[in-house]
Amino acid sequence: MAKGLLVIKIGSSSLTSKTGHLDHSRLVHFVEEMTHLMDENYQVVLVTSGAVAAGYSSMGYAQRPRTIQQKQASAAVGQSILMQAYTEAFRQHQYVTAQLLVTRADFRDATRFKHISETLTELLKRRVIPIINENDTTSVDELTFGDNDLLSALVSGMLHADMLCLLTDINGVYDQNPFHHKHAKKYHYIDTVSDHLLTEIDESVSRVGTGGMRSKLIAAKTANDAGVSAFIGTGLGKHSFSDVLLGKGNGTYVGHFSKKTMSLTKQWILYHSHPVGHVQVDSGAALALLKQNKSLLPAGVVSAKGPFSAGDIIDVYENHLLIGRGKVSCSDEELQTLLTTQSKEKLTKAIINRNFLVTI
Ligand SMILES: Nc1ncnc2c1ncn2[C@@H]1O[C@H](COP(=O)(O)OP(=O)(O)O)[C@@H](O)[C@H]1O
Ligand SMILES: N[C@@H](CCC(=O)OP(=O)(O)O)C(=O)O
Repeated sequence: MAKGLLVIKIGSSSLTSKTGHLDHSRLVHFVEEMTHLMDENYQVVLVTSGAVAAGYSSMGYAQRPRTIQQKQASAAVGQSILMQAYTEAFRQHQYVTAQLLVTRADFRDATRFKHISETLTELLKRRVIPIINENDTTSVDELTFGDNDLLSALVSGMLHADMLCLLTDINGVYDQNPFHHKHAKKYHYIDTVSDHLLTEIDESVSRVGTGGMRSKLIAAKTANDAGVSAFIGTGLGKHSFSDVLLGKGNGTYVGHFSKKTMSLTKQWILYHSHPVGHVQVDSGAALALLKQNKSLLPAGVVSAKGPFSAGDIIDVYENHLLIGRGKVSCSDEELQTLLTTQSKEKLTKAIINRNFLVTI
């Protein structure tokens, strides 16, 4: 039985040298740290950026490209360089690797989402190290993760991981960007990622990164919401990964591990589905959903906005405030009929069953 499952995300800034090339010694360090954990019977999933960073100089660009086409072409060159380097480094420790290139669209499709989860589970069972990156060449601007912070958080939730480690070029979260403000103060532990904290952290990024610290905090919050604790730091130094697990990591811990995990179905509904309509509910129904974990009955519905069909995902509002999202069991027309009659079904038929309802 494995001791625990860690999802480790390594950002471009951790893998590139000052000249913009892939820094092999860094990559080998991270691989060694991961193999220590594997030797100690932990399971590891790696989410790694670095394809664009590893590819752009081979394409002849003087600096990290800016247009989508240039980035996609650089990623196509860099991804194989990156993967080859990881595969070789892990092979030195007798570990086998697997490459998964995914897009946001893969997560939006419930069947593909399930296949990703099942593939990862099988790889972990065989002690293969899954190495995940966004499939940059097929991702489109409106439907992209952009950086891998959120992708790694969603993977950590999907696998009910024990911890998400977001590795970057800075040893934690500061109240201001420490590269621009020398008196910036570090947070060693953040219990909850509040909206206030998110507005405090600016969106500045490293030379090669994309999301900056704000995107890492949003990712940490997403992991926390799914019951996974998070750590943000550099992961540099011998035994740094073991130190992170011992609570001695040089970085910022965010949230704590919770045994209360969210089912895969609910994660898909909350993070990836595309709601097509909504219902407004009264305060009694809102209370039943939010506090008593009940299913939604027609009796609590004030109005419905379609069109939607049975099996679609819809949002639930109380007083115009979003309180939930779920899979509806009837069409908007059927619901309208239920609302205008006094049938028994009005009090008994769950229009969103609680197993397919996520409250927000
Ligand atoms: N409050 C902050 N604390 C720490 N780093 C910050 C903060 N605000 C912005 N940053 C920036 O976040 C960068 C790391 O994010 P990013 O560039 O996306 O790296 P990665 O490629 O590792 O994902 C740091 O280099 C730093 O410039
Ligand atoms: N998928 C891209 C990630 C882009 C990126 O910069 O991400 P990150 O370093 O996580 O901010 C790549 O491999 O280059």
